[in-house]
Amino acid sequence: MSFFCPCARSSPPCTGLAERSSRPVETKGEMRRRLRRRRREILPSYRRAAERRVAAAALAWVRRCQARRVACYLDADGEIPTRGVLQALQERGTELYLPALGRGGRALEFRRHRPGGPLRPNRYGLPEPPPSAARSLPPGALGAVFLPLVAFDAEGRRLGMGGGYYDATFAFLRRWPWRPPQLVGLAYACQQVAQVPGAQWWDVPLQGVITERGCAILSRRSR
Ligand SMILES: Nc1nc2c(c(=O)[nH]1)N(C=O)[C@@H](CNc1ccc(C(=O)N[C@@H](CCC(=O)O)C(=O)O)cc1)CN2
Ligand SMILES: Nc1ncnc2c1ncn2[C@@H]1O[C@H](COP(=O)(O)OP(=O)(O)OP(=O)(O)O)[C@@H](O)[C@H]1O
Repeated sequence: MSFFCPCARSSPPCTGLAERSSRPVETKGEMRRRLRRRRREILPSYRRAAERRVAAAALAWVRRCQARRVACYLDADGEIPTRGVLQALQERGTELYLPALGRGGRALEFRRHRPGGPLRPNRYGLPEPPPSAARSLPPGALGAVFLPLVAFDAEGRRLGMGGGYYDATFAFLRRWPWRPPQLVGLAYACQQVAQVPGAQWWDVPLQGVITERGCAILSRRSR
């Protein structure tokens, strides 16, 4: 796979490497817009190669932490494709769960997913298993969760789409960081930034981020 810039038209050109802090200070909103655009501009051939690499690394992660119940997400908006991850885990016999917006509040529900199982669009138009069709599991019963993200940094900080869903769902890990599940972001290498701006008390750090280049961050807990 080429290690040249995966972004077709990004300006300034994307090096695919973590940015240095020389970039002017951005707000969360500005960084979100810029990196969502960059994500969408990645070429299809690069996406396919990245999908295969990320699937292999995600499978290796799940084997290492021996998680039997794993949550992932269905990619949208230029996110790194997750079909390969879901297929690899399915073949291993892992119980798979997908996030769904709960009825009240921000906490996500994790509903059992099987290939070809029913999906309905949520309020953002993202497909999720309907409540009637799938068993859901409390977040603490999962062994590992693969999360979508817009940007990440080497400290394991994550910038998401801005709903605060994952931070609210895994708020208990701020108090008990050694408890399951392990939180692992999936992203393109070019989504790494020098620093995610605007750290907040509710942020829950990631143990790792898997990119097409390997593990970009790895906390002591997950080694
Ligand atoms: N694929 C995927 N699934 C996911 C997430 C995600 O980031 N990616 N989420 C991660 O938490 C949750 C959904 N969170 C989301 C938060 C904001 C928007 C969004 O598109 N907001 C619009 C404007 C809002 C609106 O239409 O009302 C936008 O930013 O333009 C989408 C999903 C659960 N499922
Ligand atoms: N544990 C929490 N308790 C209360 N509010 C929270 C909590 N976590 C997040 N929020 C709220 O969610 C909002 C969005 O948070 P943030 O900008 O960090 O989202 P995000 O992590 O980018 O989004 P997502 O996880 O959905 O991808 C914040 O303004 C905050 O009010």
